[in-house]
Amino acid sequence: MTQAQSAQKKAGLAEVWRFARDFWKRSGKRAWIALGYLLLASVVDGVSILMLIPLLGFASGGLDGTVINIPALSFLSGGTLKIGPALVFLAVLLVLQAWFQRLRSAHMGELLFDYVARERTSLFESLSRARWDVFSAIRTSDAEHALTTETDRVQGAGFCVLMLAQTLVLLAVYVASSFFVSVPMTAFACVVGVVVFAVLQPVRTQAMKHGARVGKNRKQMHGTISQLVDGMKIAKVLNVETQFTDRVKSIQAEARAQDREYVLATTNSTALFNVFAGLVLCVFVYAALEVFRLSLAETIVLLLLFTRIFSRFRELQTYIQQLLAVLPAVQAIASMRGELERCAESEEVQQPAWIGELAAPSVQLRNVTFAYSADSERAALKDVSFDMPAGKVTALIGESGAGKSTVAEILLGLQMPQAGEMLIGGRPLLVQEGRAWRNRVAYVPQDVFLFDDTVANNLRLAAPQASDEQIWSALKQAGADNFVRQMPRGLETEIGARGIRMSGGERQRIALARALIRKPALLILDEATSALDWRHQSLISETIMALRGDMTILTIAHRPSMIAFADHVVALHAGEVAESGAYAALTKLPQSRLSRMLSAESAAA
Ligand SMILES: Nc1ncnc2c1ncn2[C@@H]1O[C@H](COP(=O)(O)OP(=O)(O)OP(=O)(O)O)[C@@H](O)[C@H]1O
Repeated sequence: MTQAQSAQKKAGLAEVWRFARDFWKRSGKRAWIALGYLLLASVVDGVSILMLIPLLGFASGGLDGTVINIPALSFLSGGTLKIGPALVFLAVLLVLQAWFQRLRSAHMGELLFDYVARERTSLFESLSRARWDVFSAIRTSDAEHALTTETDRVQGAGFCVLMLAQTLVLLAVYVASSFFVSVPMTAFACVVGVVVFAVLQPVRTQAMKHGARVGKNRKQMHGTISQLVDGMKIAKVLNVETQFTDRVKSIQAEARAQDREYVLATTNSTALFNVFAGLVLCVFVYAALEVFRLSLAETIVLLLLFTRIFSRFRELQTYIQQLLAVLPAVQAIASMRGELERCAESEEVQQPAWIGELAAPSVQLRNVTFAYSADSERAALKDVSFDMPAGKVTALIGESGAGKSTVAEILLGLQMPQAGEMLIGGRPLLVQEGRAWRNRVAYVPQDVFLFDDTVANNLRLAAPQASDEQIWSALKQAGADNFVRQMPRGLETEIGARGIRMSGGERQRIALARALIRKPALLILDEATSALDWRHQSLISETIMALRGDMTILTIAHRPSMIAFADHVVALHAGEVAESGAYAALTKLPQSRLSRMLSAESAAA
C-alpha cells in the first residue's frame, strides 16, 4: 500500500468517526432514546431467536419434550418449557419487538428531519449574513445546489450514522446470543466477518473518491441545467434546442459513467461478502455437527444467528461505504458555511440616532476607488467624487460598464470602497453602520424581484406594518393602482408563478411602489423604468418630481425622460467622473456629455 493510500484510508475512517461523533452530539438525547428502543428491540429479537431452540426441540421430540440445553433460558421456567407458554412467550416477544421498532423508527425519522432542517437553515442563515461582495461572488446555482441536493445528501449521512449505530447494537446482541449456544463457533463467525470487512477496505476508499466526484459533477450539472432552462427562450428563437438537449445528454452520460463505476464496485463487494458467507456456512455446518457435536436444534439456531451476524458485517461495510460517499457533501457544506461565517456582516443593526433622524440628506462620495477583486486588472471606480444635494434629484449617466451600478452598490452600503469614503449629511458612514443605513434607503433595480405572493405581501416586505390605505397610496404614486384594482382579488391577488403573470412594466411599477412605501431618505432608481412605455414613464417622472424635497433621489438612466427632471447630473466614463454639474447648466453646453447624450437620443427617436 502506498503512503497516499494509507493516508486516505486513515482520513476516510477518521472522517467517519468525526462526523458520527458530531452528529451524535448535535442530535442530543433523542439519538440515545432511539438507540435505547433499538437495543430493546434487538434484545427481544435475540431472545426470540433463542426461543427457537425449545420450539425446534418440541418439533423434533414430540409435544411432551420439554428439556432444553441452554443455561440462558433456564431462568424462564427452571429449564423446562411447555409448548403453550413457549408460544405465548414468543408471541409477546414478537409484539414487543414490533412496538419497540416502531418507536425507534419514529424517533429516528424525527431526529433526521430536525437534523437536516437545522443544517439547511443554518447554511441559509450564513448565506444571508454574508457580506454582499462575498455572496455575489457565489453562483446562484451553486448556492441552490448546496441548499437542496447537497443538504439532502447530508441527511443521507445522518441516516448512515444511525444505521451504523443500529448495526453495531444488533451485532453485539447477536454475538452475545450465539455465545450462549457455542463460544468457539461464535468466535469463528466474528473472525470471518472482521477479515472480510478488512479485505473490502479498497472499496471504501473508492466510495469516498466517488462521493467527491459526484458532488462536483452534480454541482456542474445543476449549474448547466439551470442556465439552459433560463436560456430556453433564446434557444427557441435561435432554433438550437437540440444543442441544449445534447449538452444535458453529455453531462448525464458523464454522471452515468461515474455511477456505473461506483455501483459495480459496491455490488462487487456485496457479491464477495455473499460468496464468502456461502463458503463459510458449509464449513460452519460441518464444524458444528462433526467437530463440536452440537444438536440439530442448536446448529439451526447457530446458523440463523450466524447469517444475522454476517449480514450485520455486510451492513457495516455498506453503511460505511455510503457514508464515505456522502461525506464530501458534508465537508463541502461545512467549508462553504465556514467561509461565509468568516465574511459575515455584523448581525447587530447599530441604529445610530443620526441615521434614524435623516430626512433627505446630502450624499457625497469622496475620492472613492473600488475594484471587485484585489487581482482585477482595473478598478471599477477610480477616485470618484461627486455630491448629491439634499432633497434633490441627481442623474447618473455614462456608457455601459462605466461604473453606474457599482456607485449604486456603494451608496447602498453593500460594497465598501477600498479607498475614499461616503458622507451622509456630512458624516462618514462607518462599516458597522451599513445595515442601519439600508433601513433608510430604497432601491429599484432594472431586474425586478417579486415574490410569488400577493401584491400586498410584496409591498409589506418593505414595510411590514403598512395598512391597506398606505399600500394603495404607494401604488398610486407608482402608477400601479389602476391595474391592481382590475386584478381578480385586488391587493390579495397572487402574482408570479402561482398567480397572474405581469408585464415587465407592471412589475417595475409594483417594485417602485414597494420602494416608496418605505419613505426612504435616499431613493435609488437603477434603470428602474426601462420597461415602461412613454405614458407611464412620464407618470413616474411626475411622481419623482413630486417627491423632490421629501427624499434625496439618484436616477441612473439612459432615457431623457428619466433625466429631464434632474437637478444635477454626474457623467461617468470608464470608472471616473467625466462631468458633473447642474442639469440646466450642462444642457446649455453643446459639447457636454449630457447634451451629446440628449441629442443622440433625440436623433435616434
Ligand atoms: N460582480 C462583479 N464582479 C467583477 N466585475 C464587475 C462586477 N460587476 C461589475 N463589474 C465590472 O465593473 C465595471 C462597472 O460595471 P457596472 O455594472 O457598475 O457598470 P454600469 O455603468 O452600471 O453598466 P450598465 O449600464 O451596462 O449596467 C465593468 O467593467 C464590469 O465588468
